Amino acid sequence: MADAPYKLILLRHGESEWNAKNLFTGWVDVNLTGKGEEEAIRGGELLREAGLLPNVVHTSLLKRAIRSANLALDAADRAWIPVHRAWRLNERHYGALQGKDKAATLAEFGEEQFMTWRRSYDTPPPVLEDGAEWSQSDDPRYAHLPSEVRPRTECLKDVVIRMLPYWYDNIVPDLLAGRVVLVAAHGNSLRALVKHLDGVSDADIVGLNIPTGIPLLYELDTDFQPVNPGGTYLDPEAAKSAIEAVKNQGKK
Ligand SMILES: O=C(O)[C@@H](CO)OP(=O)(O)O
Repeated sequence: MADAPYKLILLRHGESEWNAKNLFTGWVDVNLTGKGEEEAIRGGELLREAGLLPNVVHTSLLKRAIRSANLALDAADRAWIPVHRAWRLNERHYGALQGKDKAATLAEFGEEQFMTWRRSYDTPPPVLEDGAEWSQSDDPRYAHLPSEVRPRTECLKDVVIRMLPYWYDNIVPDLLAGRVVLVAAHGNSLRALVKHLDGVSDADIVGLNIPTGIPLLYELDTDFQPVNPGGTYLDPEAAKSAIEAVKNQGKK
């Protein structure tokens, strides 16, 4: 196997209250469910069992990722490591779909439009106007962001564009310093990172889904190319069925 000096672990937060209710979430700051807390703890136990002990953690500004990181690190006895939080790791802003029921949206707009909004690479949902219900326009955690940088909707391409500066400026330096890095984030911000790491095409990323709470290990060579393309889920069996469940959301 090629030399792989860098270890990067991706962890999507555990099930959130709005995952359980089947609502589009995006930047709405919903909490974990009890099941989600258990998933995060299990994620930490998987890290410990695999001897993968992070030296630093990067999360978003959303509590479902922050709390998942804390629970997982507690379970791995690594609650003490440095943490960095960044809006650039936030979930994709879901625009005017935030707060809407996925099944009702599918029924109202049909499969093609629904999947275009959910998974197309470059078509964002309609804009969520400032001040609307579920808008983050008055949220103090984004007060430092100039208006033109603050998303009101995003497609995955927009997420790649806003996430990559954080990858190069903040995560890569930690890897270069020899740290095992945990990134605790979201379904779509992690899809953006996986797209970059694996060089997934715009067409193929449509079919890629990331399950909640199961650590995904990337071993990277000196050019930051994965020697295990696609990464390695620490619980591959659980990942398989959980990926199907994410894929089929809305269809019930
Ligand atoms: O609602 C959301 O923000 C995301 C993640 O839960 O959903 P989806 O998988 O439909 O992009």
